[in-house]
Amino acid sequence: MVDHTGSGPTAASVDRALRRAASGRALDVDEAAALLTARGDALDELLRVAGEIRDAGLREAGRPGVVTFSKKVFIPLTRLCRDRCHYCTFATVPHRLPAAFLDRDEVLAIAREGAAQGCKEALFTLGDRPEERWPAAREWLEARGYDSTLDYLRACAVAVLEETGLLPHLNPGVLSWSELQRLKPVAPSMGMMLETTATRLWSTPGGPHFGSPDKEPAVRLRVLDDAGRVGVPFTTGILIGIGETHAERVDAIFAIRRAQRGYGHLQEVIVQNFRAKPDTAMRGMPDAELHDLAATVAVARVLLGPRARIQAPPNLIAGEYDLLLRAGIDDWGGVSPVTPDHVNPERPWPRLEELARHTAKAGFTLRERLTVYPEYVRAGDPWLDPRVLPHVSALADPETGLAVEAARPVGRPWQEPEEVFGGRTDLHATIDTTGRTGDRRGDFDSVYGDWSEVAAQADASRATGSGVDRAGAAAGGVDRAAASGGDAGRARRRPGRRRASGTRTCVPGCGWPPTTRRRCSNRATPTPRWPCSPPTVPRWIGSAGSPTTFAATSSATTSPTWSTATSTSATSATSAAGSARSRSGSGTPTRTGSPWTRSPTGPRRRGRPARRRSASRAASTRSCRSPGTPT
Ligand SMILES: O=c1nc2n(C[C@H](O)[C@H](O)[C@H](O)CO)c3cc(O)ccc3cc-2c(=O)[nH]1
Ligand SMILES: C[C@H]1O[C@@H](n2cnc3c(N)ncnc32)[C@H](O)[C@@H]1O
Ligand code: MET
Ligand code: SF4
Repeated sequence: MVDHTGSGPTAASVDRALRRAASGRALDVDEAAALLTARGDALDELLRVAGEIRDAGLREAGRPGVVTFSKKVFIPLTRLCRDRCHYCTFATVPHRLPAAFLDRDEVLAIAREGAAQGCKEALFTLGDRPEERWPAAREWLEARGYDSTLDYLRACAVAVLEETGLLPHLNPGVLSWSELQRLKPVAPSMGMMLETTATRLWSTPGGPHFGSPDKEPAVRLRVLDDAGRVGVPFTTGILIGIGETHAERVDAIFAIRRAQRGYGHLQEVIVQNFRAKPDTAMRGMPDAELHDLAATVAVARVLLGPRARIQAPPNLIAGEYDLLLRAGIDDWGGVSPVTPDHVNPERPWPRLEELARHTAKAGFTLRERLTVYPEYVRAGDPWLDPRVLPHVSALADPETGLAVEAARPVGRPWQEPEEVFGGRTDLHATIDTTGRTGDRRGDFDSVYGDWSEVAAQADASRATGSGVDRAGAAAGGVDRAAASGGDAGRARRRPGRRRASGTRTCVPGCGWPPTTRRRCSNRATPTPRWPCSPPTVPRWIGSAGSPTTFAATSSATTSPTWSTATSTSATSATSAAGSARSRSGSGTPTRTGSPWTRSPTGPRRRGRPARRRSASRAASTRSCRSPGTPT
């Protein structure tokens, strides 16, 4: 185990972990935590290894040596929040604000100014569900006919698309499955920082997340999974230096890797360093140290592999561009020539010329990307809803998926789906005739995620005999079982899982999978509109979401050539996960459930009425779901 006595890992254990990382071996929690302490020559070596993995990934992605950023405006839709994160100065109280929310015209004015200056992203960052704490927020929304902050956010995103053509990136905190569904058509990407998986930092009085219901790690981990199931290109990340141990930090990276392997939707991982602010409870805590940040970026790179896109915000790094580039980032995130970083307003963005210069000095080319990463742009369906696709296509280079830098966004119509009572009327043809020409969909092997990951999880939970233990599995301790993919909760939502557990049925009793393509027949179901099919588990096929396992070539023991094409030797797999996989033979569970050709999201739901109901956080547990969904 990681030493918590204060003495820390020994130099020998750091060297050993470094050698394993350099030769492409799997790292466990202890080894990764040891690497976080690397300094001096050991840190240099860690950065070298991480840098090589990043470089291999960029080569494979077809953009060798390219580091990206997104030209954006920051729209702080509301600074009221029901949470109380003790490092945050973004959240404030109503009497310090001119109004509870920016109104639509203010939002559009910011977006228009951005469009005029060549920005292509509108980053909506806001407090979580302020109406649940602040009467001022409730009244503001009520007076304008909105049910919730998220309803208003959706309306503003539509306005930005229609009036300016900027692409919304939504960062409103915790979202339920149905809220993700409802927001997907209005934004090509969304995000939520995982922050940490250390539950004690949330449950202990005085902890940075004490009093913040939306910062419970189990809740945030569920959001990561739900975003995957809905097929949202999603940004997440960790906030370092808020009191977590090294082992806890590594645990969070493993949790991110688990979600990514399952769904392939994590388009980028931000490693953000805590900055102490006056007037916060954490003002006395030291800022996260930059070598600690660099070591964390490098460890994230080693664990997440070459296909991960890793970002460090360039305004929080005190000019250490070279250090962070050496550590293995490939993205600088959103940078704005127009608006401040409202989360860290005392830290101005570097000018773009300066960012390009520093990036070039380190040997890289700076290129603009869109808020949604190139791999998802190029894939289109099922990641991008057809209603937002024209806005994305107008700004994207179809070859690279990156931004066309010279393109200037212009507003274009955004179409609400028509109310079609009675649901789809073409099912007799599209499903009963056409859809049943094969026993399963053509991309079955990849589209629902990484089956070997499912097998590992099924094995792990069979071995422990565990039921759905959301808190245990999701928040995870720092034990190897958690790090190796023991997220039983998610496994139970996967189609293959039904075979493993055998006994579970659809929550409202509609008998999934036999009714896979029909509506839930159970009238008592609160949300009977959804087909009783397993929730979408779209997956980046063969690229962003493929298993991030890779191997060193035998000819290069000290300087391996990283290959993203293999899935055998597993630097990014823990040894426990590896053994779980091998226990399951082929690694792919047998699956014989009904074939389904449709999913409830995006393109496949065209024509279906959008759900108007404002969903509560628990909504995802109420819909008609696949068996064993944790409630
Ligand atoms: O300017 C910022 N952008 C933040 N971004 C946006 C980010 O820098 C990029 O704009 C997005 O990754 C899209 O390109 C976030 C996005 C998320 O989804 C989750 C958290 C953050 C946090 C910040 C932040 O603190 N400051
Ligand atoms: C938008 C994101 O900004 C980060 N965030 C919030 N406050 C701070 C701070 N003091 N220092 C660094 N990052 C912070 C959190 O990770 C949040 O999710
Ligand atoms: N409140 C949200 C969260 O913490 C959005 C960013 S913080 C300003 O996730
Ligand atoms: S970090 Fe986000 S959730 Fe926490 S208080 Fe600030 S705005 Fe609210």
